[in-house]
Amino acid sequence: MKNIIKHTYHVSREDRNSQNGHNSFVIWFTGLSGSGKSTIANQLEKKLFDLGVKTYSLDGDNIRSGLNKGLSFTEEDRTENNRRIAEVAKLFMDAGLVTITAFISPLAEDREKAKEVIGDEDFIEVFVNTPLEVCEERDVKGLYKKARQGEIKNFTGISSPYEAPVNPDIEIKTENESIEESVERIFQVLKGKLAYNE
Ligand SMILES: Nc1ncnc2c1ncn2[C@@H]1O[C@H](COP(=O)(O)OS(=O)(=O)O)[C@@H](OP(=O)(O)O)[C@H]1O
Ligand SMILES: Nc1ncnc2c1ncn2[C@@H]1O[C@H](COP(=O)(O)OP(=O)(O)O)[C@@H](O)[C@H]1O
Repeated sequence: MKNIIKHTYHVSREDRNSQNGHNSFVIWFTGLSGSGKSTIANQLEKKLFDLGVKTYSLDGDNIRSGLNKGLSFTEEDRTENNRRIAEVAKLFMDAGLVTITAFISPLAEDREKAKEVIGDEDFIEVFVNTPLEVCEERDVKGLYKKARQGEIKNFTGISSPYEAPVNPDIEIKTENESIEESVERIFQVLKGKLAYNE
């Protein structure tokens, strides 16, 4: 970019990973509203934290009510929402943290771009593949009912698309496995990536 010159810092991501004793990367959850993203992401973070891993979670609470306040649920705004999340996740990863994001991120192209920003090697895509009927039956926040009644427009799965990942790193079927089982399965994939070798 014109007239923007990068500063070279003395402390690198490598240095931080070495000091923390583990690698940093991004775990990107995707799935319908009510699929279980936040529930599983939360439990996963707790497990990692208890093991002494430096973590940080990005979710609707700290992003859509802060940094991305004002963005709606049109495709354009979702794209911008996901773009900023990817950039912020990259910063946290550079800060040495295992970064967990839990957003619907419904568009394949937006997830692809997030992967490009973060880097192929450091992007673990977790597809929480809970069928729409189950999410709607759960209706944790009462939003599906409102969407069906036309009170919420552009609602994912009802009046706005969800493009399922074709080749996710991990796929979770919450009707068939418990939260603990899902967390354990994700952890087994992460374990190898966490180990920092001098
Ligand atoms: N129109 C519409 N469509 C989908 N979801 C809606 C909508 N309006 C509000 N909500 C609530 O916002 C949460 C999804 O926000 P995200 O930032 O994850 O969405 S996106 O990635 O930009 O598509 C989502 O939270 P989760 O249920 O945790 O997924 C909903 O509670
Ligand atoms: N196996 C499971 N894994 C994750 N969530 C589950 C499971 N079984 C039932 N649930 C419930 O489904 C709901 C998922 O809600 P939430 O985690 O907020 O989803 P999202 O973040 O995708 O919108 C929670 O009420 C959770 O207790």
